[in-house]
Amino acid sequence: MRTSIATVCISGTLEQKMLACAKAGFDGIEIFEQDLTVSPMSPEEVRALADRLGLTLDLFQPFRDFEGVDEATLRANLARAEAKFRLMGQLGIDTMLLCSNVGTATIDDDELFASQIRALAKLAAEHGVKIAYEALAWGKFVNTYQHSWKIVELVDHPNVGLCLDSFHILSRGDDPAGIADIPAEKIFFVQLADAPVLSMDVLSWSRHYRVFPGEGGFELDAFMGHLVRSGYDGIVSLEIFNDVFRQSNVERTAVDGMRSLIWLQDKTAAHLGAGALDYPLGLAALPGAQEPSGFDYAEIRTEDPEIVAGMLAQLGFTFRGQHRRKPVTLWSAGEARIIINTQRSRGITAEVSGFGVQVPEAALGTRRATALKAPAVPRHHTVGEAPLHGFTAPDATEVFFGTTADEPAWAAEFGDGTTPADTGAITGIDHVNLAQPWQAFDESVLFYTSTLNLTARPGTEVPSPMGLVRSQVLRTEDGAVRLALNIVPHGLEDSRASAPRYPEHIAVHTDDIIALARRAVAAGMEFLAVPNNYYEDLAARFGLDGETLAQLQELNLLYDRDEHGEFLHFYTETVGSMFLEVVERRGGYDGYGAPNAPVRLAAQFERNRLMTY
Ligand SMILES: O=C(O)c1ccc(O)c(O)c1
Ligand SMILES: [Mg+2]
Repeated sequence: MRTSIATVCISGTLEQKMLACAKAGFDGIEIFEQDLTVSPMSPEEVRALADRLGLTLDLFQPFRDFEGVDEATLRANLARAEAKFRLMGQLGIDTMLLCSNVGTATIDDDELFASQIRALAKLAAEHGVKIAYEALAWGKFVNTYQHSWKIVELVDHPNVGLCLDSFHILSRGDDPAGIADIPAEKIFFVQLADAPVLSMDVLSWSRHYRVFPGEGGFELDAFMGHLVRSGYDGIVSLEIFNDVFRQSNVERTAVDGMRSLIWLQDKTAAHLGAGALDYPLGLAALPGAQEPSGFDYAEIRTEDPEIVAGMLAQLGFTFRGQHRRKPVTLWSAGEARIIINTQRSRGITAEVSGFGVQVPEAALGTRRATALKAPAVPRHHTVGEAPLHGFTAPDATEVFFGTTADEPAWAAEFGDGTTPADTGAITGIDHVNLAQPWQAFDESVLFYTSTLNLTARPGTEVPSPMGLVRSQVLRTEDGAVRLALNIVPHGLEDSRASAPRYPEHIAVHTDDIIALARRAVAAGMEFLAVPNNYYEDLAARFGLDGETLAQLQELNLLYDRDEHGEFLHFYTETVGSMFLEVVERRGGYDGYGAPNAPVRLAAQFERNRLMTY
């Protein structure tokens, strides 16, 4: 599949954008006119640079407010178009995007729209230009792809076809199934955008909140499926208007975009099933997706291993010993394995530095991640040691694939290699919670879902003293692997040594949190203190009996309940930027105690003074 991206998606000058798109691996770009207008490069220089970079210039856009106008306006519009056709000749671009009229149209008449666009087509043909007509979702008279297709049929000119933009179609809730029936040769261009599901006016939604495929709530694999079935074999481009992307690192955003198209091709192939790769579009499939069966381990990096070790011991973890060769130790409890790593830890009090997931074939997991442009983590292993397969996520977390097993092979490299009797309290790792800088949140959602084959659940927002914390869970269907991403509010994202990193945590589950909490307290552990007001509210909301309530309060336990079951949990104190959570899920409770998150964030804020304005 030939890939392209509109220059409007990313930050920087036109030259920086072109360099970044080429480096990320796009075949071509759409020139957004504004980017050219403000550029010191002449059209010929842009063309030469594109040639040098191996980029095709696929589309010139947008040309606005053309059809449905009176005679005098039409003449002016044709003159305006001709100037752009000449410019396109200098650039060497053969396709222009025509947006349906949103402003100047005064006459609602399909025949008139068609005859005026036919006049444009004749002029375009003289300049060797093709027109791709796009229905903007807020077009004055033409605002659905079905309507724009009707106009294109009426125009009936070889130089006029459609531009299909997933945002305009899906934002309105239109059924994209009809795309499969449009003759492929009349689809001149395809633009893709995803978006979070929001209820707001469609123009503001489009101009500010578009995201790359896989980062929002649209079913783009189904959309692509219809396109594939039409027989389309042209360019598939990204057109994302997003306030954050336009102020983020240009190269990184370009890679994020490229990853989204790699991922979407694979998703579409899976959606279509057998024969998907034989269609003319030429979808590229990735090395096989594997459902992780559980966490292999979680890793804490620290220059002060004693503090972390103390916490683990208080929670009932067993010390399994030091690695034969590396300054790392292994602690385990049930299926939960935590590695304390002191390598490269200078200046790091404690942080969640990585985790592993188990898949049937670890090497295949890495191959897929590499194809998704995840940078590999170099890890030496010597004879007799298990090979390690890993990559670094955009947030610098190191992620490794292990092979599905009760006890991973690498665990034998610690201590005397034996598996001690289990204390029985903790059963496994429940979830890992990672903080994401505000400008990298969408990128991380796509990165982790695509590389680990997780599903993104709808996001939530949690109020905290530092701001509204956006949160999203990525997980396997069965919940064996759950990753929670929390956005780091503005002002906290920088990692200056003097500023604490925003806290991240590892949550483990148990079948008896009351007993575990009592033992931990007896062992000297202090939990994050929960205010009295919380328990008053709990009593009011759930009608808990006095004894249960007193027990929760005594142990600083948090509580939630829904139609499926109950959830009890507590948090340790924060060390550096890391803390631990213990959870007990009763019945079919499948959430994370979201109503309690503001209590936790406020308590940590009180305790740690994360930020002072
Ligand atoms: O928001 C706009 O005006 C606009 C312009 C060009 C496009 O291709 C589009 O989808 C939207
Ligand atoms: Mg568009």
